[in-house]
Amino acid sequence: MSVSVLGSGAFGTALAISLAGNGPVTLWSRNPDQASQMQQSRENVDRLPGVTLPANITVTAEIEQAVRSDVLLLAVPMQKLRDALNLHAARLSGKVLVACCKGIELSTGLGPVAVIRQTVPDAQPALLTGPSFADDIARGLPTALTLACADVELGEALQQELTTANLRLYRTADTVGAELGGALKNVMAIGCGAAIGAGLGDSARAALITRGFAEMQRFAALRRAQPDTLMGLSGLGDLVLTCSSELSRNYRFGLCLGQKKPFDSTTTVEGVATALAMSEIAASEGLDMPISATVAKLSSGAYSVTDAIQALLGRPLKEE
Ligand SMILES: NC(=O)C1=CN([C@@H]2O[C@H](COP(=O)(O)OP(=O)(O)OC[C@H]3O[C@@H](n4cnc5c(N)ncnc54)[C@H](O)[C@@H]3O)[C@@H](O)[C@H]2O)C=CC1
Ligand SMILES: O=C(CO)COP(=O)(O)O
Repeated sequence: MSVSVLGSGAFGTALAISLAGNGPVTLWSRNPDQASQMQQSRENVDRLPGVTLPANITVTAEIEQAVRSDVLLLAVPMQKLRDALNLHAARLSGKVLVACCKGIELSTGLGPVAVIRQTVPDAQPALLTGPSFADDIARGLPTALTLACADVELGEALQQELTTANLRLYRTADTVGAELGGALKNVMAIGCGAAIGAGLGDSARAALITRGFAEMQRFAALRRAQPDTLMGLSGLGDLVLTCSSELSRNYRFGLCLGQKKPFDSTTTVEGVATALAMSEIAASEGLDMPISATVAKLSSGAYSVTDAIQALLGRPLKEE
């Protein structure tokens, strides 16, 4: 199977670099200037400075060239996925589309696989998710990810095709559980960053990770995900990574909130929209999601860190 990556940000570039170890890869950028600059300099100076693109990556802004591949990896932010798919829907018809984004669409409450199904109904959707920083993948460090595909046969083929020397792929048919794990952990990472930034300590962070995970499981049950999926790489694995590393943009965004420092608004922070989406859905379904609701208010500026602490600690006591 030939492979293209659509989206030449940090993650798309890192995946292309790793996959280039298996064979030629096409990396598509929506920006012609960026594409020709990357094609010539063999570097993504904005997102992965200092990492050289292997010779068998072709960077292009021509969508026709990119969609010639059998498998297309979609490495764009969650809130941009629908626009990107709608724009190229006719060309993507019948293709294997592997979403690599983590989030819940704010306007619909849907995850990436459902957005693919709506926008390109005859595509074959799958999802690649799990604990992985673009920088680690691009530098060839070992990483384990989850490949989720409802079609078991296609999932097995994709697992073989997208496993590389440094990317070990595990497989699941539970796309709902896999996409919720990746989406919701970002919300908890913002909360953990804010707690550490505000000087609340590691014990507070451990409480947020644990009670945050309980919220993730509750939300996943509402969406009929398999409970085991949340225990795997795409859930617990990514939660632990993102809540504990300053390489995470969601965590760093939280740190800045906690420290009352400004944050670069051009940085992709998926947890902000997802916190809002998640807490709106939870409120309408009567689901108790206090950390997500608090992170949504903190991220939008409606809460200070002091408000957030009061909101969480002031709730009635309950059974664990
Ligand atoms: N950076 C990382 O370490 C990881 C990122 N991810 C996920 O990958 C997704 C993308 O993140 P990054 O690559 O890190 O973000 P990024 O901000 O580095 O890159 C996003 C890319 O998407 C492109 N883009 C935005 N809107 C577009 C549109 N409408 N059509 C086509 N392209 C569009 C941008 O031009 C940019 O090249 C996110 O959902 C993120 O959660 C997942 C695992 C690791
Ligand atoms: O998803 C990631 C790690 O698995 C990347 O996290 P950030 O988007 O917070 O940088």
